[in-house]
Amino acid sequence: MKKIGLLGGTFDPPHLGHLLVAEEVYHALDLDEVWFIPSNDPPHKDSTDTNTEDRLEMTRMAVQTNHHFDVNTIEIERSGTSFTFDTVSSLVNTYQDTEFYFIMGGDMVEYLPKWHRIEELLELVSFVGVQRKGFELECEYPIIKVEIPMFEVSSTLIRNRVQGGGSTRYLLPERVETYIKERGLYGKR
Ligand SMILES: Nc1ncnc2c1ncn2[C@@H]1O[C@H](COP(=O)(O)OP(=O)(O)OP(=O)(O)O)[C@@H](O)[C@H]1O
Ligand SMILES: O=C(O)c1ccc[n+]([C@@H]2O[C@H](COP(=O)([O-])O)[C@@H](O)[C@H]2O)c1
Repeated sequence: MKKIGLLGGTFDPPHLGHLLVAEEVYHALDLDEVWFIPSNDPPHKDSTDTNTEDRLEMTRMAVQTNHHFDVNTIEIERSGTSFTFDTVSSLVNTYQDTEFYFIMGGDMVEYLPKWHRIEELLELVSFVGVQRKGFELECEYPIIKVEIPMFEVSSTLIRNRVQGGGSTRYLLPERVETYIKERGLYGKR
């Protein structure tokens, strides 16, 4: 049986917090790989700042130097609203000798009871929660809790920094930082 971690996200942009979470859970649960899954249309956000191609390209750049990380484009290819139930159902059908672990930060754990077809989703995947400042890892559903060194960077912080001309050094993979500058994403710098 292979053990694959899934880190779904908007990745607008992907930052070092995402990479840290994936790496920590990879080691803690002895996973074979972690797949980053950029959402097409995130279920609980109004819209994304950046077009899908840029988010995908930045996510590819972010994971490039880690051989046990990969990007999976299933949600972008499916188009429409990116419900995790649809994604996991499809992956479970395609990869039959694999156990999937869906990784998420504390902000997502709180919201889990409201997820689309959550009861059925729980039958297909194990949920893994990591701490995030300001959020409890308490949930009515079984969650595997993994302790990680907390690093409270968010895509929102990055977007605000870029917009305001602040530093994003040591918050982003360097290639992603350069890409944002070159493409003029998230406002002026
Ligand atoms: N610094 C972090 N520590 C722990 N988990 C994180 C961190 N940043 C993101 N995550 C988790 O990674 C997943 C994808 O997050 P997402 O792409 O929405 O990034 P974000 O930084 O939360 O974005 P935004 O600020 O735009 O809401 C979510 O489960 C989220 O909780
Ligand atoms: O399926 C749902 O109902 C659902 C509701 C909220 C979030 N998710 C997923 O959780 C992951 C993290 O969400 P986000 O928006 O913080 O990037 C991402 O893969 C979303 O598709 C899924």
